[in-house]
Amino acid sequence: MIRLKQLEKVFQTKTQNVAAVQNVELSIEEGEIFGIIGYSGAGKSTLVRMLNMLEPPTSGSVEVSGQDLTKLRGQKLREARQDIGMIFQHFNLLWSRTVAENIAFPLEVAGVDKAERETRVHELVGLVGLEGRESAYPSQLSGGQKQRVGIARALANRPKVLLCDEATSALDPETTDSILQLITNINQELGLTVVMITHEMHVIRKVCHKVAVMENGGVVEQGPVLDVFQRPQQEVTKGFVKQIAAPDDEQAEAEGIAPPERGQLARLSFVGASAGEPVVSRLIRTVEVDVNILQGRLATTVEGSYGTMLVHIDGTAKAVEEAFQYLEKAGVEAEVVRVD
Ligand SMILES: Nc1ncnc2c1ncn2[C@@H]1O[C@H](COP(=O)(O)OP(=O)(O)OP(=O)(O)O)[C@@H](O)[C@H]1O
Repeated sequence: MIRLKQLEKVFQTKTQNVAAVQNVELSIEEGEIFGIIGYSGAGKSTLVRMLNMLEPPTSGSVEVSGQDLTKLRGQKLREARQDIGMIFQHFNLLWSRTVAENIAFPLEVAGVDKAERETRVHELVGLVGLEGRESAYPSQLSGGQKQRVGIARALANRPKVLLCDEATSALDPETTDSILQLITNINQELGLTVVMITHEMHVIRKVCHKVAVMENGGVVEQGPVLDVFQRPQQEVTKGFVKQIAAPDDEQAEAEGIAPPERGQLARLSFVGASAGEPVVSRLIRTVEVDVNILQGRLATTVEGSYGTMLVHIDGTAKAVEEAFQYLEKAGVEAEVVRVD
């Protein structure tokens, strides 16, 4: 659906050249919610703005539905852009226009006649749950309602792709959840491909199927959300993952725990199906060990759950060995933790 090849953006300022995006290779499949996460200055906004040519790339290509947008000009580019809707952190609404008039705006630009515009606006108002607020002005709306207008406006011309640039960063946690839920519903109902730029890991966790991590203008890691969460490779990714499930400091986790007289301390990592199963209770019924849970965290993503648990597996050396074998067969990663 979207293919980025060797994508680069260099900004030339008076004093220096800033490589905001460097050598990005990315594939986003149709119907996917794809998250791009990174700290401030990583290049996320520049990258997403190149997906609809709001920012022309310095080099590389941006293919959307088989068309290289970097090769299009004038009318052809405007038409291709109609397939790509966008929403923004600060909504970018027209303050002198009502909700209905804001939503109608892209339809006017596209030359849709009045009767058709009214029907479409009515549909969109229903889709984003703003019935009864059609005549309100943006200043009379809450942040969540403003973003609903932004979403309806972005969807007016029935795009195939929705770009979300920090779309929930200005909202409180509850409103964030309701907007994320709306985006998920739209993705499922309309089969829309969604690209979400964020610096918040819980946004990725709650809605995204895949994630790419950006640092210094490049994509340093990417893959299915569960894989990246469970086995982060880069330090920056580990930092993001810790925001939601892992302990602040792996060592601190085991601090204050005395070395067991018998058995082993183990860190169990659950992912996908194993996270939803009573593996530990089955283990103690199957193998001659006791399992004492010392710490545990579990997080849920759209693709399943994952988490870690620090346990003391108590038993004879042979039984503990069997317990590790049992866990491996059950699809749970078990790693011995040493405390001195
Ligand atoms: N128009 C511009 N001119 C010069 N430098 C720019 C311009 N736009 C962005 N940059 C620089 O490019 C780099 C990436 O910026 P970008 O806004 O894409 O990052 P970001 O990850 O979206 O961060 P933030 O969330 O803070 O916007 C930064 O160093 C920024 O200063």
